[in-house]
Amino acid sequence: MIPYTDVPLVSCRGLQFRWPGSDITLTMDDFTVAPGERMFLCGPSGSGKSTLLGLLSGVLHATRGDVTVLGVPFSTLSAERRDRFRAEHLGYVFQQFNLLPFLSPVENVLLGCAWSPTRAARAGATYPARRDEAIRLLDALGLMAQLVERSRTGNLSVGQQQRVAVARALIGGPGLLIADEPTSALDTNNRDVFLRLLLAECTRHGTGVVFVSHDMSLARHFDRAVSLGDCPPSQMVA
Ligand SMILES: Nc1ncnc2c1ncn2[C@@H]1O[C@H](COP(=O)(O)OP(=O)(O)OP(=O)(O)O)[C@@H](O)[C@H]1O
Repeated sequence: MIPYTDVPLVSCRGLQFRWPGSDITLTMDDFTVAPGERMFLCGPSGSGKSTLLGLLSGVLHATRGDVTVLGVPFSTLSAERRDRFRAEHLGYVFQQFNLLPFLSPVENVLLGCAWSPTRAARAGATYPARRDEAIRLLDALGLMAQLVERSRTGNLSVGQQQRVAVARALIGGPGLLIADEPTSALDTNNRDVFLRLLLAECTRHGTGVVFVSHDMSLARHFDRAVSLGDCPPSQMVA
């Protein structure tokens, strides 16, 4: 198991990516996320935030340079090992959640450790223990207890589904949580409360965070803010 405190979570040098057929190149000369760091990533629409998250999670491949996560350069992994590495070490909250609507919230959360023996073991030694951990996480993230086990996730509100998506990404304490605009559907008060809960759970697990949002008011919750494109630097200090 990789000790999450010993190596940078992410390190990219001379990274370039160009979508096929595009004449725009995303360039990151030096991009590092320290162990346990919480990074806020912003930038105007089209500046490449989602593309960068795709590179950090190994779904997209650099045109030049390499992405190293927890000391492992993605270029050294076969597609199968990259998938396994992602399941073991990364939690991802998608803009559209990608939950299974016909499963309960608890069943959705347990999917987060279904393909990772390490994360499953960290979540609990037995299935009932992992189920209890899924329930604890959902409760810690503010989902009402009566919704957790018997409701269909597809029937929950957008805000409730966000909590399920974050709990699924966090179960088993991955080294890095990558979140793509996960609070965009919440109002300002709920955003702050939810973010505090999310970050408290990350602290509990020693999980670092790369969090994308257009909402600059959220930057103050993070250790560091990084801009792709033209966010004013004065707004970038967390
Ligand atoms: N699948 C794709 N094929 C070709 N070009 C793409 C693809 N996805 C994104 N792009 C291009 O890459 C650039 C960056 O897009 P990306 O979605 O990463 O930006 P973003 O900062 O996440 O935008 P938003 O804030 O609107 O979600 C844009 O010019 C976009 O048109």
